[in-house]
Amino acid sequence: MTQPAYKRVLLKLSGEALMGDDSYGINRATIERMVADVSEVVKMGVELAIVIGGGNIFRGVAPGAQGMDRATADYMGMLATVMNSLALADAMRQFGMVARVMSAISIEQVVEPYVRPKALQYLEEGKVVIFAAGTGNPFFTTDTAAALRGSEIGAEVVLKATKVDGVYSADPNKDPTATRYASISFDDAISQHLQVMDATAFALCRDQKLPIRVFSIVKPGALSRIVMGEDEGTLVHV
Ligand SMILES: Nc1ncnc2c1ncn2[C@@H]1O[C@H](COP(=O)(O)OP(=O)(O)O)[C@@H](O)[C@H]1O
Ligand SMILES: O=c1ccn([C@@H]2O[C@H](COP(=O)(O)OP(=O)(O)O)[C@@H](O)[C@H]2O)c(=O)[nH]1
Repeated sequence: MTQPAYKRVLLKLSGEALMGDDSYGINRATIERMVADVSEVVKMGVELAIVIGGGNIFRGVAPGAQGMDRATADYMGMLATVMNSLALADAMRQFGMVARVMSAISIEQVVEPYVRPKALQYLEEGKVVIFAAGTGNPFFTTDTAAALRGSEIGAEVVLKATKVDGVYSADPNKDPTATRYASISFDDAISQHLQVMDATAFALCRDQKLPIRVFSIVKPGALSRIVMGEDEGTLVHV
């Protein structure tokens, strides 16, 4: 049997994609499909950590947060990621997987705090680690949390599962003539202001030489194919 291309990966799941076709919240069928995809990868023996977004529940820069103090709105966004993390961990439990949620902000009655050595231990034990509450700081995003935690745990790649199937020359939802890159350098992605990920996340991954692969969350089997080393989505590299 062919071996997976990676030993340890950091998967960033879009909060917004968890909505499926609903207008907000968590769509049951969508989360179950995600868990099934994730379980395939875990069965291959790949150590998997997950950062999940919160845009399906609350986004600090959304119209609903207008007029609010930005930092307060961002803390609400971080709490939204905690809810998504708990939902994901529970869906994994129902699927027979073992997951641990670790939060960047302390709410110890709800989830355990993020402690790096403990996270590494869980990964070595084959448990899925879900990092909740982003970076724990306002003015950041869960993409940056993925870059940060990915660097901290020594992941070989950050896999960004999102609504689009890769990085395009312009936002494909706004510009139908946009074309998809098979690969692009961090410097080009940053200088062209490609909005698929924020510049902070790109810059951190660039400095740490941590590649990112952007791929579609709705495409069946995409995650497994990537982990097996196949070409899927867009590779952002140094
Ligand atoms: N150059 C681009 N290539 C691909 N997607 C882009 C680009 N520019 C903007 N986007 C938009 O970025 C979105 C993904 O970013 P974001 O909404 O932050 O995702 P997530 O919720 O997965 O973190 C896509 O749905 C797409 O509309
Ligand atoms: O380190 C972080 C991560 C997230 N957030 C807040 O949490 C929201 C939800 O995260 P994000 O927008 O990254 O989620 P996604 O796009 O994946 O749904 C953001 O809008 C921010 O308001 C934050 O303040 N700091």
